[in-house]
Amino acid sequence: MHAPTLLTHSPPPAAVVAVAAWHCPAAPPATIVVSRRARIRPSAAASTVTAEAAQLLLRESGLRSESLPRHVGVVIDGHLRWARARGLSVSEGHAAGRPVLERMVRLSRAWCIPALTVFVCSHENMTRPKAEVDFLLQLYEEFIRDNLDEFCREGIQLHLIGDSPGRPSSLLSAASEAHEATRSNSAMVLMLAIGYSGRRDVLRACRELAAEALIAGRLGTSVAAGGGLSCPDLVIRTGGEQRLSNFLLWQSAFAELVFPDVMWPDFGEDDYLRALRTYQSRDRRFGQRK
Ligand SMILES: CC(C)=CCC/C(C)=C/CC/C(C)=C/COP(=O)(O)OP(=O)(O)O
Repeated sequence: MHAPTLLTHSPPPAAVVAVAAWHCPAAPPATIVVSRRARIRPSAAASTVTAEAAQLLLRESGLRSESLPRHVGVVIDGHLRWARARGLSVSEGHAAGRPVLERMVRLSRAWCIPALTVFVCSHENMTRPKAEVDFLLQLYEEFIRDNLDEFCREGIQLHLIGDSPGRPSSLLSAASEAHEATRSNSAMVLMLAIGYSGRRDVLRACRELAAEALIAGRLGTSVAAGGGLSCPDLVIRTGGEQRLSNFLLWQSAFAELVFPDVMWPDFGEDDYLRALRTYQSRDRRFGQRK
């Protein structure tokens, strides 16, 4: 995997737009398109996404910074159907999903969305054929290791949630090392739910605490992020199904749900933007009268 680098926006020269992008040192890309209208060129200097840069990108994307979701959850569904439709293997389907997630992380960071929780694999998914499970877990172990430098540079704090037995120790160590290395980062939280079950999360929290009022503070997303992570405002599920499938049950109680009709490997910037615009068009009432 290529090492990450940061790119600087130009023009306008006054606005420093820094976005993360993969960069092969041997053959640096001439231009990276993060925003269709923003021309991004590589810079040797490492920098982070500035508030000014984010404002510019958001304006160009027609998003309002003051009402962006503070936490996005995403169920990355549809790899298998995507692969079948192309005569590809299951592994090829999963592999095609990884760069899509990397792009979503970068876009979220560039747009200053403070938290992204990704349902990579459920507790139930762990009973799928061993070769498939092994491949997927290895893929996301590499995702963590390969992206660690970028997470550090971009101020992204990484967490792993889930408690399925059978997750390999190499994945757990990669996640724990990445967590240690990024724990003081504060620009964005990236939470990977691997071997995660919403019900097991609630049960564990209940076991740990008898008092219901304290449950929210004991759930995986909250515990892993030191209690500071809000519930997701927006949950996106690709792949055509319209359900949560045991993802963040408690935390999604008032989340806006969006179901783009695409398989995860086809999920692009436009789909993410559409989901965010849909979110911004929703009337959130939290059970209150208008
Ligand atoms: C080999 C392996 C571990 C595969 C993981 C599959 C995968 C990439 C899932 C990502 C999205 C996800 C957790 C969907 C859960 O729905 P669901 O489709 O499991 O639930 P449903 O049956 O309710 O739709």
